[in-house]
Amino acid sequence: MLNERQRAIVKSTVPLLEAGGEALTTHFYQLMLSENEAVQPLFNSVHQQTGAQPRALARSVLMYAKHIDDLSGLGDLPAQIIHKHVSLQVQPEHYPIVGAYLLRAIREVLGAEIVTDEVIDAWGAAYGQLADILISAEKSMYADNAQLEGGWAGVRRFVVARKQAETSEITSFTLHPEDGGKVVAYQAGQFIGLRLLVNGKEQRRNYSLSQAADGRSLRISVKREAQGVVSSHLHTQVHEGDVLEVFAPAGHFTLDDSDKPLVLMAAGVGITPLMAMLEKALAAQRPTTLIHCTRSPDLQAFRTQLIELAAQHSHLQLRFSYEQEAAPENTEGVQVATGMPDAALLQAWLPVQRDVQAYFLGPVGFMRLAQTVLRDAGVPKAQSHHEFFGPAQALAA
Ligand SMILES: NC(=O)C1=CN([C@@H]2O[C@H](COP(=O)(O)OP(=O)(O)OC[C@H]3O[C@@H](n4cnc5c(N)ncnc54)[C@H](O)[C@@H]3O)[C@@H](O)[C@H]2O)C=CC1
Repeated sequence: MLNERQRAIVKSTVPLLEAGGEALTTHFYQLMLSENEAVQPLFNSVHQQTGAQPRALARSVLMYAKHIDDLSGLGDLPAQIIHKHVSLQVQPEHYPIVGAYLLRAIREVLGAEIVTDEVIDAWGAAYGQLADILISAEKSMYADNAQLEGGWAGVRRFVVARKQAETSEITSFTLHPEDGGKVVAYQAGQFIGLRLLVNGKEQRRNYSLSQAADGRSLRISVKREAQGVVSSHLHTQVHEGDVLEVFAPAGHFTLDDSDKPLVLMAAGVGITPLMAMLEKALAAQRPTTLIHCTRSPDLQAFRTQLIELAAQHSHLQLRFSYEQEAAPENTEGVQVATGMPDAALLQAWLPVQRDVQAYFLGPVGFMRLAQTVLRDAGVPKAQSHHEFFGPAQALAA
């Protein structure tokens, strides 16, 4: 446990973290990923290059220091981290490695004058406390995943039963367990982890499940990213009949079980987990408005399927926006707009009723817009949900 003096020291480093946290975490990742092979597969190199991962960690470290007296102030952050860790199969032995590099980076970046032995000792204790919390929560999630019907621990082998191009950029992979057993009834909105060998190097990634649980299969829908090592590998090297190694579903961006009207707002490939939520909601006869903003109709994944679903379910309202192209003829029952979505458009597309549960996902600019629109429309904060595919970012300015 941290003592009072150690907590005070950690808090006293808040201004330093505010000013130099990103330099610190950038150095931390550079050191750790160049020297330690054991943790390399857990991190996506693109997120290092873009700085997204160091930024996310800097934000987390700063939040932790600020709330060291009362960790409830961290809100959702620990849950986000724990679910991400579980989907990538982070283990207790990874924590001392990360801890040692973090302390080394603190010393090297902030300098020996500021970072006395007492400061290192306080941060060491703070890190130890956090590690204990995460390790114990992750341990119980691993145990739960193993106990659930159709659940599993560690890696389970799945055969690619179907590989289907949704658009020129997004391909779906439907996976069946090689052992022929059941597949856990995961929650709509959750993701799985994949462990792959790409050019002889292990990589781990999570991908949202793009269909509701059916007890037999999993489906992911992957956008091929220009720099994406794993997404390119999946698109070009993985074929029907191949086997993928899968970690059990995790994630807490999940559909609530209320009967409140639902608003699903997606941009681009952000539609993937919302497809699972949509299927679940339709099965429960829940009134649903689904907004999908893409660059053009031919780059819109699940367009045909969505239109078919709307034809079958009168309580589903569809609104599509296309950034680049004039909208195609209004399909029956679907409202369509052209251009970059703005607040006025999204506002007009929300249902009149504001006591809704809203889930939004897309590129960060879209998420900022969606969050603002929902807030200004009076949707309670606790009923407005989002997540990030990669490292979390701040949405509020
Ligand atoms: N929650 C997350 O973490 C997500 C992250 N992404 C990231 O975004 C990247 C691009 O994803 P794509 O599917 O290719 O999306 P995209 O670049 O094709 O954009 C899709 C649509 O989002 C809307 N949009 C984009 N920026 C906007 C802004 N500033 N304001 C309002 N609307 C905006 C536009 O309608 C656009 O057509 C992905 O490669 C991924 O890295 C995408 C989806 C979810």
